[in-house]
Amino acid sequence: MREAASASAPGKVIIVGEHFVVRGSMAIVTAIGRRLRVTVESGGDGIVLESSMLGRHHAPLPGQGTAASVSTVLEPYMAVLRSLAARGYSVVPHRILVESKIPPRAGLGSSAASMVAYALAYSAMHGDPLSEEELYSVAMEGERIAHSRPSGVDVTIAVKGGVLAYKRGEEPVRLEQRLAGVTLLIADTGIERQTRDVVEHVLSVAESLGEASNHIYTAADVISREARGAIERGDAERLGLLMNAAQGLLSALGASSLEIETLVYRMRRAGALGSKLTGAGWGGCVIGLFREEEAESGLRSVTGDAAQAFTASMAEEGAKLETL
Ligand SMILES: Nc1ncnc2c1ncn2[C@@H]1O[C@H](COP(=O)(O)OP(=O)(O)OP(=O)(O)O)[C@@H](O)[C@H]1O
Ligand SMILES: C[C@@](O)(CCO)CC(=O)[O-]
Ligand SMILES: [Mg+2]
Repeated sequence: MREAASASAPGKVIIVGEHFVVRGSMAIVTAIGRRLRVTVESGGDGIVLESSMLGRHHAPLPGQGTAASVSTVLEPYMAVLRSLAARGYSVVPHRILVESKIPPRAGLGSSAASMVAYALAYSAMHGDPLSEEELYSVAMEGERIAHSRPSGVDVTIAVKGGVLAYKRGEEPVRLEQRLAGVTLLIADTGIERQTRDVVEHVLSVAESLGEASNHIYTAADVISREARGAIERGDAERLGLLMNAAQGLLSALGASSLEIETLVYRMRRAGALGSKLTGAGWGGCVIGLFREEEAESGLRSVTGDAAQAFTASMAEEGAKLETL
């Protein structure tokens, strides 16, 4: 076993399909050029997590202390560790060092990226890095703690990277990204929320709507299928129109908020081809698809309302081992 190992995974933006993907509709998702890196070092007392964004957390090794002594931040990591132990990886005292460029609780997949990077680094420290399929299964154990009924889209994109058409329970399809002369703008409302809370709310609204929600989910699936075609044809105008329609459906199911709608309309007024929330909603991030020549005005349009705003590259590579 090595003293330490390091791995990273990308954040993500769901272009269309969030929430609907939980109940089997298609989602279109891209990895973005913001990464989270985990370095695992053997030794020490129990498990110590040190995160530049979430602080320092300690827990005894699984089975050595009381369950009550595990913080909510460490819980997903313990679930991943139990899954690794079940696959024959020995559980040893270790430190988990997390450096991240992905704002947490913001819809950019920080939970999935951290679970994937941790599982890959820990397995590599034992000299036997997980395969893509194993990495997905192990990281999902942590995602099940962070989300409620996770569809798997966040973990899949963190593992595989690129731009994917994703449907629960099916092999994801890697898309050729032919959009040219456009930029993805991301604006963070600065309002943190737990994905699991929003997922449960949206599912309850859908249930309350009854038959109407069936049509909403069907429309969402059609939008995702058409968005896939638009990306593969490089039709940015069509993609923007579909993003706007998707935002309306998400709002109908209770995923939006005043802060989100403010950023959505600021972007549209600044020339966005399309704008919508990304991830769970209720806060978190809003994305806008801009022609490159209008991206600057887009950035300016949200400065007063966003906690932070930045452009992001698409089709970033997936999880990978890093040199120490
Ligand atoms: N920067 C980080 N450092 C350490 N652990 C992290 C970090 N970001 C996420 N995690 C792990 O993932 C868990 C869930 O993170 P977070 O609350 O951001 O997920 P989320 O609600 O699914 O939001 P998101 O849409 O960003 O995935 C955290 O409790 C922690 O265990
Ligand atoms: C809201 C959701 O669709 C995406 C969260 O990034 C939840 C999930 O698919 O697990
Ligand atoms: Mg998450």
